[in-house]
Amino acid sequence: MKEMGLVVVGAAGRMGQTLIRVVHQMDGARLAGAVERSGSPHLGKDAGELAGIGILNVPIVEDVGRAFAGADGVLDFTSPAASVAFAGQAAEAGLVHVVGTTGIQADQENAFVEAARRTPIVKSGNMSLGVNLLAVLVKQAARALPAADFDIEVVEMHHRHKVDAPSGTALLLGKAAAEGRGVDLDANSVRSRDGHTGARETGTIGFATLRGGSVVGEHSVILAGTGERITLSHQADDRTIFARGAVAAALWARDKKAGLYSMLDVLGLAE
Ligand SMILES: NC(=O)C1=CN([C@@H]2O[C@H](COP(=O)(O)OP(=O)(O)OC[C@H]3O[C@@H](n4cnc5c(N)ncnc54)[C@H](OP(=O)(O)O)[C@@H]3O)[C@@H](O)[C@H]2O)C=CC1
Ligand SMILES: O=C(O)C1=N[C@H](C(=O)O)C[C@H](O)C1
Repeated sequence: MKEMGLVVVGAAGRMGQTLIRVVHQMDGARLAGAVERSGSPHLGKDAGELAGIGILNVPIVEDVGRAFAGADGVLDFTSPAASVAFAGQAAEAGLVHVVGTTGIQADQENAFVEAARRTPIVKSGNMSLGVNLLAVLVKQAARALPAADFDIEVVEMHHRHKVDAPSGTALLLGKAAAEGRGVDLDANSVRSRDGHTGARETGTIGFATLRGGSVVGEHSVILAGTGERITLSHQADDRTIFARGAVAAALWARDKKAGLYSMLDVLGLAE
């Protein structure tokens, strides 16, 4: 099959540059375009040169229409507002849209549902194999351990530049725990604690957020009972794991019908 032409949007970002390197390395994919926002100091630069792999003759442009023309898919790790706009543009152009952006609010989700009527979208707060396997294990553990006896807390740490909290992964893991228990996460989560909070409410799923340094991403789900505690953890050492997952998702989605898919679908881990 012909190589899949992929456009990296947010090309100058931490994930954007990692994606450019990974697309260039992986079989079955080629870099078809690179987009940055209007006013970016990186416009006009060569995407490969910016990502440290030498000239690829792919300039970073702000004209989305020009970048999407002739491409097959879009890799999008940008911001919530940008991803909402890219969803409409990718659907219009009939491109597979892989969305890794986190911090997307409930009232923005419908844009992806609508766009997914027209094109395949793979959207996940974490594109790595390890975290998606962890989510399956968390769901199993939460299903097996009674909520009356085991308290669930999700702890995450990321680099000092991260702008959203809790992380998309923490929410994904919290959702897996809630599904295991058969409850709604939003109705049962405690997103922060401060001051005289009172004793822990049975059945809630708590979140704790740490930020600092260059940490790529660390997540633990703690199931704390009386006299024993289970901790399920994942540590990301390198952003390449997310980028490889995103490219694999695009290749997987290429021949799928329009719809909103997750990495669990891509990895064959969905129940
Ligand atoms: N799902 C997953 O596996 C992973 C998800 N993420 C998520 O990906 C997102 C990006 O993370 P990261 O790379 O660290 O962040 P960065 O801030 O380094 O990169 C984001 C890039 O997107 C650019 N951008 C913003 N708006 C637009 C726009 N309208 N058009 C084109 N480009 C735009 C930014 O430009 P500028 O700086 O000029 O605003 C920046 O270059 C975050 O939401 C993060 O949580 C990260 C890693 C893994
Ligand atoms: O912003 C990041 O860096 C990351 N964001 C994602 C998240 O919010 O979970 C995935 C990964 O942990 C890195």
